[in-house]
Amino acid sequence: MIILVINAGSSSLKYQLYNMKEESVLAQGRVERIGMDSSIVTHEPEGKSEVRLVSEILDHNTAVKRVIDLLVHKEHGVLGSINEIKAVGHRVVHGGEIFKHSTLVTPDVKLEIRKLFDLAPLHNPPALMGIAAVDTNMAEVPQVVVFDTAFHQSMPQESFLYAIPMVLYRRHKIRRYGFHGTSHHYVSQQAAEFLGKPLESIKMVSCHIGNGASCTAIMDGKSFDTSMGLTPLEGLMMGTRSGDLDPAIVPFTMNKEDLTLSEVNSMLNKHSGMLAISGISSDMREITDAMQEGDKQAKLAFDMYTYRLRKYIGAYAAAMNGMDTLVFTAGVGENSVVLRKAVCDGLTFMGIELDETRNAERSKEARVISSDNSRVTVLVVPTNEELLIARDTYQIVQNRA
Ligand SMILES: Nc1ncnc2c1ncn2[C@@H]1O[C@H](COP(=O)(O)OP(=O)(O)O)[C@@H](O)[C@H]1O
Ligand SMILES: CC(=O)OP(=O)(O)O
Ligand SMILES: [Mg+2]
Repeated sequence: MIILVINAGSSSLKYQLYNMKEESVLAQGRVERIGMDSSIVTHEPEGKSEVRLVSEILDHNTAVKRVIDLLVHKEHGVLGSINEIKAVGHRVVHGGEIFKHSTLVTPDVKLEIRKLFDLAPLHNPPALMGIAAVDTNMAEVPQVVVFDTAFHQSMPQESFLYAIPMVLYRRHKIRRYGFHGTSHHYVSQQAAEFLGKPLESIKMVSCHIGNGASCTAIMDGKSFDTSMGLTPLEGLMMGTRSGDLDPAIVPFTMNKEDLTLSEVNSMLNKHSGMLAISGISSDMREITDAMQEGDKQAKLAFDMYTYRLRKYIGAYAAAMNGMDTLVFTAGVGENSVVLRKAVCDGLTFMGIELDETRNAERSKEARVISSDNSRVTVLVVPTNEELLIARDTYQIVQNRA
C-alpha cells in the first residue's frame, strides 16, 4: 500500500511518500514560504535527482496540488497515477482531550479539529487546510490524523493540571497537553528495542530538541510528564520561544511596553529564546559557530539553553524517583555534539558519564554515547515522525477494510 504523509506547518508543508510493503520512502520533500512572494518546492524522488522550484503558491490547497503533480510527473515523478496512493496521513499538533489515538478523518473529526484552533492557532488551521486539499484533489482516498498530543494523554492529573481555579479546566480545558508526542513515542520504542528491554521496564527522559523543544518523562511505557503545556510555548528554551517564565511577566510587559495580546504572544513565540539572547539566530549551528569565535551573547544563549535542559532532566529523574535512560533526538539533539556534552557534563551527580569519542561519532543510526560505566545509558535516537504517521495510517485504513 502506498501512503502519503503530510506535515503542514503555518507556512510550510513537508511530505513523504511510503511504500508500506517494505516501509521504504519513494519520495519526500517540502514546500516552503506558502503564501509569500516566492514559494520554494524541494522534491527528492528516490533514485532520481532532487528538484527545486520557485513559484507562487498562495495556500495549502495549491501546495498539495503541486506535490501531487510532482509525484506523478513524467520526469521527476515516482508514480504512474495518483490512484496508486491508497491513504493519506496527517500530523495534527493539537488533539485536545478528545483525541487519545490516531483516527480516520470524518466530518465530525474535522469539526473537532476546528474547535481546537484556539489552542493551537499556528498549527491546527494549516493541518485542516491540508486535509481539505486532499478532499479536493483526491476525493476518494481515506485520510488519517495523528496527533502530537495523543501520546501524552496518559499523564496523571498531578502532571497535567495547573494550580489555577478548577473551573478553568472544566470550562475551557486549560491543562497541560504536551506536544511532539509522536516523536517521543517513536524514539522511546526505538530506544527500548535497541537496548533489548521492554519499554515498560525503563525510566526514560526523552529530549526532542529541534526548532521546538520538549522533554518527556516516560515510565511504565507511558508519558508521565512533559515540558510543553497548554500550547507549545512552555518548558525548555527554544529557537524563538521563551519556554518557562513567571506568568506575571506577561501583564507587566504589556503594561510597561504598551503591548497588545497579539504582540506579547508574538514576542514570546517568535522573538524570544536563543534568537533573543544571542541576537544572532535561532539556529543552533550559527549559535555554536559564533560561540566558538568568542561571541559572548551566543555563549550566554547556549548556556541558558543547556542549563534549562539539565534542570528538566533532573526534575524528571526526581519525578520518576530515578531514571536509567536518557535519549536525545530531533535536529539539535541528533546533531549537536557540544550540546549533548554540555548537558551530560552537568549531570555527573546522577551517574551520567559521557564517552566523548562515542558522542563525536556521526551516524544516522540509534547509538549509545555514554561510557560503559555510566549509571544512566545515554542514547542518540533519530526520530521519524513521518514513519509513525504512515504506520498508524496503514493500520487504521487496513482495519477499516
Ligand atoms: N549539525 C547540526 N548541529 C547543530 N544543530 C543542528 C544541526 N543540524 C540541524 N540543527 C538544528 O536543528 C534545528 C531543526 O530541527 P528539526 O528537528 O528539523 O526542527 P523542526 O522539525 O522543528 O523544524 C535547526 O534549527 C538547527 O538549529
Ligand atoms: C509542537 C511543536 O512545537 O512543533 P515544532 O517543533 O514542529 O514547531
Ligand atoms: Mg519537528
